[in-house]
Amino acid sequence: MTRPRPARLVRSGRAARDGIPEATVSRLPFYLQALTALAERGVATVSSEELASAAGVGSAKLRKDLSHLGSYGTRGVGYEVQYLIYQISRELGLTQDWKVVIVGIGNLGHALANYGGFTSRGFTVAALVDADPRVVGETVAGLTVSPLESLGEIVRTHGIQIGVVATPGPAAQEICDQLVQAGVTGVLNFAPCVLTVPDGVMVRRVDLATELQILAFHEQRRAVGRLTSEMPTEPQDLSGALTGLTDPRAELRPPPREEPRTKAPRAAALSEPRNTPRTKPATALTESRAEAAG
Ligand SMILES: NC(=O)c1ccc[n+]([C@@H]2O[C@H](COP(=O)([O-])OP(=O)(O)OC[C@H]3O[C@@H](n4cnc5c(N)ncnc54)[C@H](O)[C@@H]3O)[C@@H](O)[C@H]2O)c1
Repeated sequence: MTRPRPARLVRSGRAARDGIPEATVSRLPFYLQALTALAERGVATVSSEELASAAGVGSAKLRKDLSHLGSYGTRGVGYEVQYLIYQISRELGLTQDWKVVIVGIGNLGHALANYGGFTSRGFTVAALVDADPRVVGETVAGLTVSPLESLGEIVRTHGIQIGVVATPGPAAQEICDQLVQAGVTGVLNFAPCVLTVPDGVMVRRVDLATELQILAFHEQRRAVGRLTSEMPTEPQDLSGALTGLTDPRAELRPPPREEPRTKAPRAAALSEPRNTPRTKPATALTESRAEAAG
């Protein structure tokens, strides 16, 4: 029997209606996580400074974010932990249970299906789907993996709102289309590709490699900062201090252009340093920019 569909995932929450900035929405889960940890320790009230520090943001930003929820705390007391948990949960739509289907039950799909943290945060993994007949029928986290052909029916039968794409990249768009056609309004994409969806459907992409690249960027800037702050203040010839092996950026400079060569002897070509560095990061960066633009 087909169950009535619950509320749509996107553009129906109070956040969208009340015009809460996306950046604020993206920080709410961190506040919620910090508040939940405080509640588990029996903490009843928390100051904006404490909460901001636990969530890893500045206290002014936290106060501004929470003001969008109509939550201002009490002077000298702070915020009531349980009430703020309720307010943020309501804002994020977590006071209702969201049903999730994971498509692609390989390494990642197994890990996601077995992760207990979804349920405790209001997300129920209702179904697992894979195209490989060797995987179909397997029991993972108490669920039997269903064949791809039944994806639409599964979404409709369980009233699933969120689809998690954990297939290889080339299959991801087709899976996404099927999910949307069946009525899914939120897609969490782990595949290394950009997905196109119609209006009213939201895609979030998770890419650990991109996160690592951003960390690398900041790490590199810190290293350059350390280097420059360690420089002597006396005027002297600094040429070369930021170049060569001492400069972390040196690793990332394009290799010197090679003069056009006439046929090089094979032995000499083999002894040259390999000209490999830039290709991969450049591709990944382009990809993440395309995502940001989209
Ligand atoms: N975003 C991240 O940080 C991150 C991290 C790890 C992996 N990944 C990506 O997640 C995806 C899965 O990685 P993995 O290591 O689990 O791969 P995997 O090969 O172990 O699993 C992929 C699964 O998808 C299934 N599949 C293939 N085509 C399908 C289709 N059309 N419909 C349904 N199922 C299909 C396969 O049968 C297999 O079970 C890859 O795209 C990978 O690049 C992303």
